Amino acid sequence: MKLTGIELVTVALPLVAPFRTSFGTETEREALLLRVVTDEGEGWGECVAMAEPLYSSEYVEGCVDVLKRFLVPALTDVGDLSADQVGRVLAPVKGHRMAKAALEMAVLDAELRAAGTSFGTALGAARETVPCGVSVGIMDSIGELLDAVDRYVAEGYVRVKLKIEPGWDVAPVRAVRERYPDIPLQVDANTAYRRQDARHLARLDPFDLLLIEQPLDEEDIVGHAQLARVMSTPICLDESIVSARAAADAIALGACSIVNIKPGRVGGYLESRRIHDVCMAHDIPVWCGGMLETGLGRAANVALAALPGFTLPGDTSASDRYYRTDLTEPFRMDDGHLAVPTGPGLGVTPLPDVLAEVTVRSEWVTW
Ligand SMILES: CSCC[C@@H](NC(=O)CCC(=O)O)C(=O)O
Ligand SMILES: [Mg+2]
Repeated sequence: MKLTGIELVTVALPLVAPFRTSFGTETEREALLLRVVTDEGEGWGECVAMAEPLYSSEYVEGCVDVLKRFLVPALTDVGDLSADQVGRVLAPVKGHRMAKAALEMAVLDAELRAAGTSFGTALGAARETVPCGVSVGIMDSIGELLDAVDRYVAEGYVRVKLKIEPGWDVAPVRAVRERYPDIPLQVDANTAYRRQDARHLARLDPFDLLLIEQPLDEEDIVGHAQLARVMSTPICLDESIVSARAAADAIALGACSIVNIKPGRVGGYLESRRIHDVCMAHDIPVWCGGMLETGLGRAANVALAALPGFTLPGDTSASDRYYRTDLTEPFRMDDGHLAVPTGPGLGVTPLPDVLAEVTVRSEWVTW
């Protein structure tokens, strides 16, 4: 394929409700979309970086800059491009995995649309639907939390994930577990704790959690291995797992027994599949994380979540978990599951009217 043009489109979608984590509160999702034009057709990519560098070091405007100045020029030097070359061509640029992932996703989408192949088929999906977990933010009161969990359970979500932070952990988890003694339940700290909190975190063990996600700093692999020896709740890593090599190392060091795979965090869907393969080889279950994606990223995540090693429900929620109006045809849950798109490429495209409404700025990258 030959790249003939790339459009960087920054969009802003209001959230249906504020989403609070240990690192801040989101009320709208600013996201960067990539539309690549090739001699064989178009493709879409979604960059999952937040507006501010609080989940990781990347942020929307930084991604725009690194794409314009370094990543797109590197790619346009390649005459006949295929998606499986993108990672290697972009490797000389250090880091910037979310920006790279978006570019690879757009090239992969264009390639697969031209071939009439779906993301699910290309990645190796083994299922036609995937179970839906839901991520529940930190709330102002336990009553408010229970009302939210009641709504999500009534909607059919099969797994509940609670955001926690120091001062909001044992009590909310106890309240939800008492209300729902049997529901699959897990927590996510987004690195909010320190090694000296180990004994406090072990107070979560009686609640039969599926896992505790990223309790410590993303660079504290040894700390997670030490915590795993103190807690009976399985440790799951998110922010720490930036590549298949990082996954293999964390597993070898005993730092995690479950992995949250997020394609943007690891540099793309092809690296995600490599992490899936590494984890399967070590009998480590994986699940698909979320970054409040629009329907574009959600489509690709649902396809990824259908691979055989994704044995735990992911943060693959319905569109209306976050958006009153999604950028694409909305993903609607059916009996707690989402259908894996079957159309060519992502199987979805932005709805022109919605795209026009939510576009904050767009620019063509020329070369
Ligand atoms: C704004 S929080 C984004 C990162 C967070 N993501 C979620 O909690 C799930 C978000 C979603 O449902 O897309 C995580 O650390 O796992
Ligand atoms: Mg997480």
